[in-house]
Amino acid sequence: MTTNVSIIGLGLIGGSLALALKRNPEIVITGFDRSYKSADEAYRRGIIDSVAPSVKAAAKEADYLIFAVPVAATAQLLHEAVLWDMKPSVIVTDTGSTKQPIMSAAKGLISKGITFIGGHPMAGSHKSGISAAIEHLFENAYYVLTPPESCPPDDLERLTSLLTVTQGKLAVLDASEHDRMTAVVSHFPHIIASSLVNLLASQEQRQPFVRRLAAGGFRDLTRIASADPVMWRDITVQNKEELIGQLDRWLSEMQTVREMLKNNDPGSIQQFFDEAKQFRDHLPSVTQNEVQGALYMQFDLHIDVPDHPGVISEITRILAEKEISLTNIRIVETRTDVYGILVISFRSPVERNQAAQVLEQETEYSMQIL
Ligand SMILES: NC(=O)C1=CN([C@@H]2O[C@H](COP(=O)(O)OP(=O)(O)OC[C@H]3O[C@@H](n4cnc5c(N)ncnc54)[C@H](O)[C@@H]3O)[C@@H](O)[C@H]2O)C=CC1
Ligand SMILES: O=C(O)C(=O)Cc1ccc(O)cc1
Repeated sequence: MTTNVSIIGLGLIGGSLALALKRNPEIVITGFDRSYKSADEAYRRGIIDSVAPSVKAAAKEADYLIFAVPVAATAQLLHEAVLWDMKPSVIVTDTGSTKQPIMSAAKGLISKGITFIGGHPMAGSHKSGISAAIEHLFENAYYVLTPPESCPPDDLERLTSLLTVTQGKLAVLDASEHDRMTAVVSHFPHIIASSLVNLLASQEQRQPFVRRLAAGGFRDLTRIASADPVMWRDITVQNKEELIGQLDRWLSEMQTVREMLKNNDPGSIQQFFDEAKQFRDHLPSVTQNEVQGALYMQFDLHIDVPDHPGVISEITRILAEKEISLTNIRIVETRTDVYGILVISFRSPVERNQAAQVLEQETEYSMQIL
């Protein structure tokens, strides 16, 4: 027996979901993207089984219809879907980073008797597009579902069971609770990351050298500012009330920091850093076999390398030959003429472990997974 899954939007998330769902041999995936190039690449790479000629055609045959497009487009398509011809038993879901506006946009569809269950796989990257899609993206990450009150329990069970192959940790949440929490851990940090980068850009006009000093901590803190601006524009617009609340709390926190600096009391400055460190150090950690509650996931491999320029190209060449993609590469410590520590980040523990294995076979360097 085959199950038809149609995915609208074949980018990072739609493509990764298709790859994960194909672990189930009974699933046949139809894809549609408004960019023919993306749909064609998804088909040629075997990520989807066929390309639908239109969004309506994709919806018509679907047992499960998944929207993996930016959240404003999802809301628009959900409004239009009221007029589409679909199987009465279809389950419609999405992958959007906001949930309340999406649940509101689905009201028309729900009142027509079609099941809609909001979804948000809380794993991703600052990269976008089908070329960044990977099968393991959702493993061990929370995958939030926001069913409406009227949702038949059997349908929630059916969707949960479909998504089990992603190996995500499925969790049911209320849509407004979801939006409040993601504002804190994801959407607001994105605004801060982008403002830090904009601050650097304006400083650069006065001190052109400053960009060269933007290493380590600045890069770690601002990686997400490289994500797609259209996707983040839509998320910000849809979650603006929560974001304004967060911004008010942040401004008041910054005011406290300002007072602290003016008072010039080393004790309270240390306490400020100490409280943050204690809390940060006790956040659920990412370990080799288990990821608990990690929203921004990165899996690092630390390699002791001699401090000469050819090393990075040697390592990236070996990984490229094995088609293992990395998300970040940096030297965290260099002591001239001794060893530096090269930190390479991967999107999943599986890729990180594969990388460690090939590099152990093909180089003499010692490495650790921390
Ligand atoms: N990027 C991330 O890390 C995560 C993103 N999400 C959510 O998943 C959704 C998709 O995000 P990504 O895959 O990262 O974006 P993406 O930019 O990689 O892919 C989106 C795809 O949708 C297509 N598209 C846009 N409008 C369309 C329309 N009206 N009809 C058909 N196709 C259309 C684009 O051509 C593109 O191929 C967004 O709602 C985002 O909020 C959720 C979790 C993580
Ligand atoms: O780690 C990153 O780059 C992310 O920011 C991932 C991400 C982006 C959007 C989401 O809704 C959930 C996760």
